[in-house]
Order: sequence, then C-alpha cells, then structure tokens
Amino acid sequence: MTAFEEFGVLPELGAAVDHMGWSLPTDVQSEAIPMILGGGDVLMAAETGSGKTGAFCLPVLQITWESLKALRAGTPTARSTPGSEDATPTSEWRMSVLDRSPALAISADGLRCQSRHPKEWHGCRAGLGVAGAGQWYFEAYVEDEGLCRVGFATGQAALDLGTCPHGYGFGGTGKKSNNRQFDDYGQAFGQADVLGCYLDLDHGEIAYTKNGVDLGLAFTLKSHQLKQAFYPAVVLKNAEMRFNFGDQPWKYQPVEGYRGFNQSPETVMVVNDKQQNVVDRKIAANSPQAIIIEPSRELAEQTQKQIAQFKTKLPHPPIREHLVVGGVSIQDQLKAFKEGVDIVVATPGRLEDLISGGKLSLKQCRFFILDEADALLKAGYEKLIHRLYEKIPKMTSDGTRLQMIVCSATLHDFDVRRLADQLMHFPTWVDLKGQDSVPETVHHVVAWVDPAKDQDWRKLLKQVPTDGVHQRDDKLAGDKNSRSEAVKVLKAEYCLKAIEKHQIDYGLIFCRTKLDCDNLEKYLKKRHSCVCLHGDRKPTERRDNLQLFKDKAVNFLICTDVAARGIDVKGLPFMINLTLPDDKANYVHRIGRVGRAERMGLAISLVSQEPEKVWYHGEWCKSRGRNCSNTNTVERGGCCKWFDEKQMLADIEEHLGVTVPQVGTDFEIQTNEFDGKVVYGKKLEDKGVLKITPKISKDLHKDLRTEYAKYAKVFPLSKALDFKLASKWYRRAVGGAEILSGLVLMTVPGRMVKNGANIILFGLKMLNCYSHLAINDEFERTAPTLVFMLMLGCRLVVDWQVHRRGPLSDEEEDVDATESSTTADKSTLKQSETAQTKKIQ
Ligand SMILES: Nc1ncnc2c1ncn2[C@@H]1O[C@H](COP(=O)(O)OP(=O)(O)OP(=O)(O)O)[C@@H](O)[C@H]1O
Repeated sequence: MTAFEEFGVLPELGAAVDHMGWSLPTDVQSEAIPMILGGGDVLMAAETGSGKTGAFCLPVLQITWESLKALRAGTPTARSTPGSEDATPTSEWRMSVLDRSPALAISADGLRCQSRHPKEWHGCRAGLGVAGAGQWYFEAYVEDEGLCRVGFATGQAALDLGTCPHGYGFGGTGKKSNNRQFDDYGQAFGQADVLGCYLDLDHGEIAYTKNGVDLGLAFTLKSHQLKQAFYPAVVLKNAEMRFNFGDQPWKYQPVEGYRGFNQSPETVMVVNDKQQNVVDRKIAANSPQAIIIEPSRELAEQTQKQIAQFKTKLPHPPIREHLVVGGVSIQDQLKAFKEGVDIVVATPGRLEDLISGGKLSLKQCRFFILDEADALLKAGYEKLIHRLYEKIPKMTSDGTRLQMIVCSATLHDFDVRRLADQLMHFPTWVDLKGQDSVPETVHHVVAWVDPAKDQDWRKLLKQVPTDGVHQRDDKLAGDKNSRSEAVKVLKAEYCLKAIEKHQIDYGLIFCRTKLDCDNLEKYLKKRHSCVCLHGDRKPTERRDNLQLFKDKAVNFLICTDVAARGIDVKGLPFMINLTLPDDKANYVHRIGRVGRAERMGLAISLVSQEPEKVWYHGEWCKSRGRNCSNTNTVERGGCCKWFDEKQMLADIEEHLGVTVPQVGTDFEIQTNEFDGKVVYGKKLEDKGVLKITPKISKDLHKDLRTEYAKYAKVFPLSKALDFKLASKWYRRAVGGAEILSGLVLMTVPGRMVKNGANIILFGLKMLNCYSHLAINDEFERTAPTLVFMLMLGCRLVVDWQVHRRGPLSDEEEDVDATESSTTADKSTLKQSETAQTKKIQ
C-alpha cells in the first residue's frame, strides 16, 4: 500500500505517483485529498511549490473516473462525506437544493442555509410542503448577523420571498412582505433570535412568534391560494439560518392545535418537484465533469500534463483531459470534444468563448476548480467566474452536489474570501500558509547595484540595450536620469557576472517589463542560450520556449511575473531577479521557482541603490506602449514611473519578517551562511538519515512557542536562543548530527503510544538508539512523518504521527507491542532496542 492510498487514493493513482517518485503526500495533499474525496468544498493555500496541483488533481481525477465508470455501468455514485454536517439527511423535511437561487448554500442535512452575497438576496424553499388543511409550525434560528426573511411560499413564488403575490415573509427589520409590499409587523429580530412560523391552512392565516412571544396575525391568505401547496421558505442576504421542522425538540412549543411540519400526513404533504439545475444523466461528448481554470496557458499545460501522468495506470474507461487555451486552433479543440472530454483545463477567456458558443457544455460538470484564484481575480476575471458558475448545475444526476475547489497563494485576500463566500458550499479551509515565508530549500540573497561605486557602466552604455526611457537624456550627466540608466546597464552586466561566478547553466531570470525581457535576451544571447516568456510572444512561441527550457535545450528563460506564475521546472537550481517584483507578495512566488520538490535553489536579486525610471503604460496610453515615447511620469500625464527598489526591498523584508542576506558584486556566497555547501538543483545530502516531512500546524506552532517561552524562563541557556534557532537545532538533531540524552517531553497521537509512560519510554529509546534508527530503513517505513520536534537544551518536545504503509511483520508487531505496553520498564526498552538493532545487521 502506498502512502497516498492511506489517504483514500485509488491504488492505481497511488502506483502512478509512486512511479513519479512521490513517496509521501505533502502536507497540503494530506489535508486536502481526503476532504475532496469526501465530497467537500476546499479552499487551500500553502507555500509555493508544496504540491497544490496534486492536492486537487488526484482526487478530482479519481472521482471523475469513478463516476464515469458508474455512469457507464448505470449504477449510482453518490458519495457521503463522513463526519460532517454533510452526513446522510435525518429527515425528509429539509430545504431543497433543487429549488434555490445560486448563491444560497444548504448544508447536506438540509437544515441550515447560508448566503454570503453581500448585496443580493438568495432564497430557497423546502422540498416538501403542505396543502389543503391543518395548522403547521416550524422554527427558524437566526445564526448570525445579516438580513433574513422567512415564511411560506407556493411553488409558483419567486425565491426572493415576499416580492411576488405567492410568497409571504417576515424580515429582520421588523417588516412583513407580500407582493413587494413591506409593512411594519411585530418587531425587528437578529442573531440568536428564534422565530416561530405558523401556517394555518384551516383559516388561511400566517403568524409569527419571536422567542416565544406572539407577534400577532401577519397575513390572511387569499381563498384561491388555499388550494395550493405551501412550502417553508427563506431568503437571505449575507446571513445564515437554521430550521427545525419538528425533528428536534422545539425551542418554544407551538400554541395548541399546531403541529410540526414533520407531523403532516401524506395526504397533506406535497413534494416540491422543482428540478432546476439538475444535470442530464446522458453523457454528451462535450460535457466535461471537471473544469479547472488556470490564469495562464503555461500553467494550464502544466496541470494537464500532471493529470496525464497521474492517469497512466487507471484502467478502463479512459479519462480524457483536454486543454482549452487561447492561441490554439478552435477547430482542433472542437475535434477533440467530439471524441469526448472528462476534464477540461482551461484559461478563462477561451473557456467562456466555447461555452457561450455552445461548443462546450457544463451540464455534466461536478467540479469547478480555480487554481491560483488570487491571480485570476487580479487579472479581472471575477465576473467571468460568476457567469460560469451560474451556468453549472448545482446538483449532479446522481444527487451529488457541485464541488468547488479554490487554490490561492493566500486566503487572506479580500477578493478571494468574498468569492469563496459567494460561491462555495461551507468550504473547509486548508490554510498551511500562514505568513508568507521563504521555503527552507531556497537560499536567497540580494546584491546591491550602485552606479556611484561601480563606474563600469560608463564603458557599457553603448553595449547594453535598455528600454529607451532615457534616450533623450544626457546619459553621462551623473544626474538622477543618468544614474537610472546606469542601473539598467549595470544590472544586465551583473546578471552575467552572477551567471559566471556560479557557473549557472540553467536558470530563470525575471524582468519587470516585456521590453526588459527582450533587451536582456539580446544581451545575454551573445554568451548564453536563452529564450523569453512573456505576453507579447505568440502562444506557440511561448509554449516552445518553455518546452525548450524544460528540456534544458537552452540555458535561460527570461520572463515577466505574469507569464511565470506557478511554473514548475523540476530541480531548477538558480533564478535571478533583474528587478524586484512590483508586488511584495510576488517575491516569494518568484524565488519559489527554485527549491521545489526538496531540491535546493539559489535566488539572487539585483537591487538598485538609485531610483529607476521605467515604462508604465496604462489605459491612458493610446498605443498601449507600442512605440510610445511619452517619458513624462504618470502624474504628469506620461507613461513612466520611478521605482525605488531600496524601499521595495524593505517592504519585502517587512512582509517576510526576515533580512535578506547581502552579497557583494563578486557574488561570493559564504558557505557557512547556509548550513555548509550545497549543490543547487540537488536534494540536500541527508547523510543517510531519516527523511522528514515537518508539519507544523498553526496550533502546534502556537503551543510550542508558549512551551518554549516557559522553558526559556527556567533554563538561562535557552534564553539566548530564539525560537527559529531552536527549530533549526531540531532539524539538525533529527538530521542525525548529535542528539543529547535527557528528559523527553512528547505528545504522540496515533496507535503507537498509549500513555505518558510510553511516551517517555519511546522518546528515550529514540535517543539511545537514534543513530541505529536513523539509518534503518524500517524505521523510516514505520514512522515516516515526524511532525515536529523542538530541542531546548537537553529537552525535546516532539509531536509524532504514525502512518503505517503496510501490514506489520512479526518483528515489527513485537516492537509495536513494546511501545504500546503500559509497563515502561527497562527490559521492554532493551527488547525493542534489540529488535531494531537486529534489523540493521
Ligand atoms: N508528494 C510529492 N512528493 C514529491 N514531489 C512532489 C509531491 N507533490 C508535488 N511534488 C512536486 O513538487 C513540485 C511542486 O508542485 P506544484 O507545482 O504542485 O506546487 P504548487 O504548490 O502548485 O506551487 P506554486 O504555488 O508555486 O504553483 C512539482 O515538481 C511536483 O512534481
């Protein structure tokens, strides 16, 4: 059994990822895969390069394949979501997912409704109603702030309750409404209030109570309406309500004669059969089950390739994934759809063109996935995303809800949260990101570019092509403009210097503008092979260039932020920032192109001591930059802007809470700066020791900090240490360098250790046998995920997670029994040590 299978992944997919060398799921994969397989909406953020693509592609591929298989076989595929509100409904009296407006979420038990749209009203009705006779009661609980209107509606009524003749509602502002007539009634209500909703079909009356207090008659129903069925109904604006139709104890008993809706006999109970938004059971060839939207075609291609790799071992029926990106012949795409398509990986524009042209159908869609959602929103695709969402059925033919997955560099972005609130269904947040931070595998440094100190630029002025901003300035004047030009010249030269110093033969170089990329390409080409990736290059050229780079057919890829977001190049050893990114948050994205998949990487940023004047064409520029020569600054109606990189670096450092190490213009990097010498592009040599996936959950991190503060008080030695250093010690210790014996404090979830005594026993055993255990493959196999260990002088705090990958051997069973035994005596310790040692021999 592969480690991935333990998270519910199909053996065929487990085998495929194993074949790709993925022995363990990354943290985001461990968290997100089971959630998605369980049917939940997931909103995820994790460090750059942490494997988010696999975290959503694997479960989406699995469910798509399973449901395709079931659809072909004609069997139902509904999945349940264990351990959540999404459990099997307990009553048939529930709000109907088939009869609601788009931004209204309903929990799977059907008793909780939520709409997070800040401006619009979204409503729904119950799936059952009553007709003919009787006095019926239900309770509505106001779960948070926001606006709600609750009451009764016929099947004909608008979902915006109270705005048509067929719906009757009572709202939080203390108004009742029918047919858009809003009249004062009762009193206002809000969070934590309980509304009793009374429907008297015998006398044609509707009334309410608030927290058990009678508010009096609200509506008298028209006689012709009494022949119709009435359904409990609600409409919400950025609010949440819970309902009780009588299956739970009442908060306030209804007045005599009224019964819960759940008591209605079949003769008065009516099924609301509004089956809007339900997908066809027939599979049309152009109806994919999953839509994955990516902000750039390069990313779309990358994701599609990953799906293609994952599916290699899946048996029949074959999954057909297709790329829908601009710049490719539509005819080719249409031809592919004729053969059938299950998963579409797309960029937004082309996707919408095909959908609105009727070439691609969303009828069968069960997954709506937004990768790099923050980038999609920044690029202005919010409305498009909403338009597409509106077109997707919210319920599949087998009764499964549309699942939405959103990945973002950060979940703390207002727009991303709003989008999630509006479209997602009680999403689970997998936020492993916390504050932006630089991955451990990335060594990043800055080199200052100072034309006052380095006058070489004077010789280079004619050799280095620049953006022409200073074409009309005196480049030798030594003034602000001249220094700005000097910086541009020096940066190109320093780029070459850095390449030569580190003998870089494979690296990514970021520039601020497309023109800067083109100029650097011209300059670099004289000595190194390089290609460009930016928005002015034709799609085919972009694709070819990226491929040339990935195939290592060229040494350098020169690109802009937009083009290179999320690009994954295996084992990329070096990257150079010719300029710092305009947005401080992009620094981590850029440098995160190296140091991926545990391989080490070096990121060098060239930072100017002087302000640089650069092109800044916006909507105001008629030619959008083409042959524009308006070098006035934007404030003066022009198309240029001064950039202060000193300040930009300060902002980045503040954002990351670190000081980026500096190197001189010789680009010499102190070997001891980064834990000794490393080979960039390769995994850090681990001297044959235990492989660790540190997983520091926010809570654990907080606990450890508190714990640390406590110990720091007791042991003066540890006072001098800061938390970061202590964590580093931990890694060294686990890396097998040296481990001090002493008292061990451990928290150990899982089956391995069952009480405190064993925890200490196990810790001591670890200390005593550490060097043996570390080189013992079995040990790694038994406990591959050492979550976190903090070393404080001679104390350790360890959080240990056990993931067994296969059945235990007899010998292992012995060891396990020893560890689980409640008598923590010396003989058991000896026994387990012997068992471990025996395996090594
Ligand atoms: N479980 C795993 N084991 C080993 N390698 C993995 C695993 N998961 C992903 N990878 C590799 O790690 C690299 C980064 O993965 P991916 O591109 O999915 O990261 P990401 O989180 O989407 O990064 P970004 O935020 O930069 O887009 C890829 O080369 C991928 O093949």
